[in-house]
Amino acid sequence: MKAGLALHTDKYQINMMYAHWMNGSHQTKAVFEAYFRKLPFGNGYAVFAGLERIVNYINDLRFSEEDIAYLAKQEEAYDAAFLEELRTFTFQGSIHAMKEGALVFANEPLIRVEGRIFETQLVETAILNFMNFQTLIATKASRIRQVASNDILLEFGTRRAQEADAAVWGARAAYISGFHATSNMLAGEQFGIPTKGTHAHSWVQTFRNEQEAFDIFAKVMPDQVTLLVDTYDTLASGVPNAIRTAKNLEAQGKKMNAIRLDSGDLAYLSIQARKMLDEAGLSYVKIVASNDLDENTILDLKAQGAKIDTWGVGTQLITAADQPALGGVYKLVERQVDGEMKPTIKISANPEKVSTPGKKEVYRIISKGSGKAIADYICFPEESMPPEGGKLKLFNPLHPYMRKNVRDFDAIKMLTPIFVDGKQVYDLPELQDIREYHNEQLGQFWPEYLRKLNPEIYRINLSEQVWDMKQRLVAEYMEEHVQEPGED
Ligand SMILES: Nc1ncnc2c1ncn2[C@@H]1O[C@H](COP(=O)(O)OP(=O)(O)OP(=O)(O)O)[C@@H](O)[C@H]1O
Ligand SMILES: O=P(O)(O)OC[C@H]1O[C@H](OP(=O)(O)OP(=O)(O)O)[C@H](O)[C@@H]1O
Ligand SMILES: O=C(O)c1cccnc1
Repeated sequence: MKAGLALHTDKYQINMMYAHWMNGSHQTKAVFEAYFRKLPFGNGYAVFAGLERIVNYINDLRFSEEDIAYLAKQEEAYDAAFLEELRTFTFQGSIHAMKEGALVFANEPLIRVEGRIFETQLVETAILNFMNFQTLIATKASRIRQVASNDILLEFGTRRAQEADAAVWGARAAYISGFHATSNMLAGEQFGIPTKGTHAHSWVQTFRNEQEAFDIFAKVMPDQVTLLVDTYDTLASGVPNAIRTAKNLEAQGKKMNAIRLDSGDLAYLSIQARKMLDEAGLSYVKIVASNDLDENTILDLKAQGAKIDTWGVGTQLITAADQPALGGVYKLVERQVDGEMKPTIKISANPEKVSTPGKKEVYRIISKGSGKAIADYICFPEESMPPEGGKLKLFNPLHPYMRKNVRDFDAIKMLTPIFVDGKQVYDLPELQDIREYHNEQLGQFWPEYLRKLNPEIYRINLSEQVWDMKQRLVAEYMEEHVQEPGED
């Protein structure tokens, strides 16, 4: 696959760029916001990820000669002068975004893109592609992290991932949310994620017997060795053979790391294996489990008293098997009319799909008393925050009885400038710092918002000005488009 991602976009973006260019409207300024409408997995929050890939993409956004030649062959017969314009194209707009690792919620802007319609339209597809996938996997990983408490989590998904990029960026997303290591060496090399590996059944099968296979492997990497004990019979041969290997290592002053269970009843087998290891004086030997695990099986195994220290999680995590897509969207919220920026709305018969007009900021409202988040507050950039008098009115227009006045709060601006007029102004943090930030974020929320089953719904409130604007634009649209009975 070629390296440049300029054509990693839907054809309709190129066609809209072309039509704008032909129409002379391509320099018109526009503001788009990316958000999702529904949290995945029934979770109470999502973990924002994808920004690093977006930053790389924007910085490298150029149409190569190959791209131009390919465009020239399209049935649309793009004008040569348009292709010439693309030849010198670079992104000159501005981007604000949540930081990776942030806890984010439905219907709040996660990324804001401002610039010429020409460029803001082009980048929609790739931005959503990166944000939707990585945020989904980081959120799934966070759910797994929640149930695994202090156990070690290994990401094993590459072989089942939807191709290479998903494996590598998925491993990174899992690491952001608290996984400890990945089996994917490229992710390790590219991002500095710790890597871990045991061995496959094939290792055991290539030797005359299991004992020989264990001893040879342990000889080569004594301190890291984790032996897979289920190739033949876990309790009758695998664990006893692993114990013999561990004892041989002890005689040489070395310590085996762990055994791995990969089939059967993981609760029963881990309890029995723990007993056998302890009775042999090998209480330091840990137990790793794998086999189609996810947050539900891990929680259930823990409830059954499974003696598992480390969980290897692949397919269910990397494919987000229970919800394989996050439905993030990218909507136009302002456009330039006669030199002035005007809010714009997308109307839908489904009220949840009516967009919220105008360029907006997101503030996280943190109680000074408890240090915990109370709500996210969405307002226009020109609205003063904190409001004059220090009192913030939180209201939910769909449920007017849900009003709340807050004082003594900190308002944290959640959208950070990433690009200003085409220049990157944000230093991408180290992955370790992103993990740390994610942990701090979790610490800012009461447990009821974080629980995996039926979490409390965290408040996302619009300012009165934003709500009034939305109402006004809906009313204007209705006035113009909805006919009264008897009207022509
Ligand atoms: N005690 C348990 N409670 C709940 N789920 C379990 C328990 N033990 C294992 N599981 C899970 O049940 C599923 C078992 O799947 P499956 O029947 O394919 O595995 P298996 O019997 O080990 O066979 P295979 O050898 O093909 O892996 C896996 O998702 C595994 O994680
Ligand atoms: O189950 P996952 O969460 O995806 O974790 C990765 C799985 O990949 C390996 O299995 P392999 O591909 O050899 O197939 P197997 O399930 O038949 O062992 C490993 O033994 C795990 O079972
Ligand atoms: O190292 C392992 O045990 C491993 C790696 C990838 C997939 N399954 C297991």
